[in-house]
Amino acid sequence: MMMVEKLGNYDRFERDHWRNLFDAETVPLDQVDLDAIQSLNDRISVADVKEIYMPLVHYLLMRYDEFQRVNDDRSAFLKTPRRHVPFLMGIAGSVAVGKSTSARLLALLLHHLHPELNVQQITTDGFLYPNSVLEKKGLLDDKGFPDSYDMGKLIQFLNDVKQSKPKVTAPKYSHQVYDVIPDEVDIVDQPDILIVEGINVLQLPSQAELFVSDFFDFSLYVDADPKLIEHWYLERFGMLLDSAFNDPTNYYHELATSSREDAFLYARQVWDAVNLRNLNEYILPTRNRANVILHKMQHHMIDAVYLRQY
Ligand SMILES: Nc1ncnc2c1ncn2[C@@H]1O[C@H](COP(=O)(O)OP(=O)(O)OP(=O)(O)O)[C@@H](O)[C@H]1O
Ligand SMILES: CC(C)(CO)[C@@H](O)C(=O)NCCC(=O)O
Repeated sequence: MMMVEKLGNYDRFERDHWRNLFDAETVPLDQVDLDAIQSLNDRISVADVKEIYMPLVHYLLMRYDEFQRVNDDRSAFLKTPRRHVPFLMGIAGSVAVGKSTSARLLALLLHHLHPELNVQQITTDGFLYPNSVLEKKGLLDDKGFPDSYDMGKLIQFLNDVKQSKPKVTAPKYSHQVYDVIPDEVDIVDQPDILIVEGINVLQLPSQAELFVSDFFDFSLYVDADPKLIEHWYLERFGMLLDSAFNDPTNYYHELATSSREDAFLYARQVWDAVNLRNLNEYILPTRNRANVILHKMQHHMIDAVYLRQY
């Protein structure tokens, strides 16, 4: 047991240390459950689930219990009936670093451990302005940058969820269409825990009175070397390209039918000009606001977990 390295206000725990913080023998999941989680994405290793995510979920549940106690104390002090207040967890990090995969895995594990809890998940992608609006604002090449999101709408959504309003709707984004889908919504209905995943969940827009991050009770940043993230971005681009080949309505259809070399040249340019720039200018600067940082290496293997000291 040792603290290997300190980075600013974080303690860094090597994987071997972190995995021993929670006794895997007491994990109420059998191999079948783990296989079900694994089949979500054939590259998520069972070892990662046991050694990284199980201790993480238990740490998260400790924070959740603490949150319930604070709310109990508050209503006892005010002599008012106890309200149902959803616990919000934010997951931040670069485009293509694996935020939605982590969110899905955490939601599943929480469901397995506590089936009585209503755990839901959402991405902030749907709060991007539609392409038509981005075009008018001259922001088509800045998709994902702070100004490309309707932050007012996102804050209203988070506020409604936090107030435990029933059936709160969120707009939906499609990577295939490369735009917000006008007639489809996601519904968040009085969750006990809501996992909100997006590149902007820890950002502080300059003129806002309320920040998106004000709504989060717990936050996670998924971190990796930008060169690795670029590789994952290009891998995912390859998959999008394959699925676009026979679908003329797909944004990538034209690219899919041109030469693969040209398509990847284009994707590399988009990575450099848009997503890497966004990472360096707007996403990475929010990393040190997260409660926990997961650090990934090749093949999405997590080698270290950072915990904010205060
Ligand atoms: N733990 C993991 N093991 C293996 N592959 C993973 C893992 N996490 C993510 N990936 C892969 O990396 C790519 C990016 O992951 P994902 O779509 O979850 O990223 P994201 O951060 O949510 O991206 P975006 O912000 O663009 O929506 C996907 O191709 C996904 O399959
Ligand atoms: C939708 C976002 C902004 C975030 O998930 C991202 O996946 C994206 O589309 N970025 C714009 C540049 C690109 O096409 O990758």
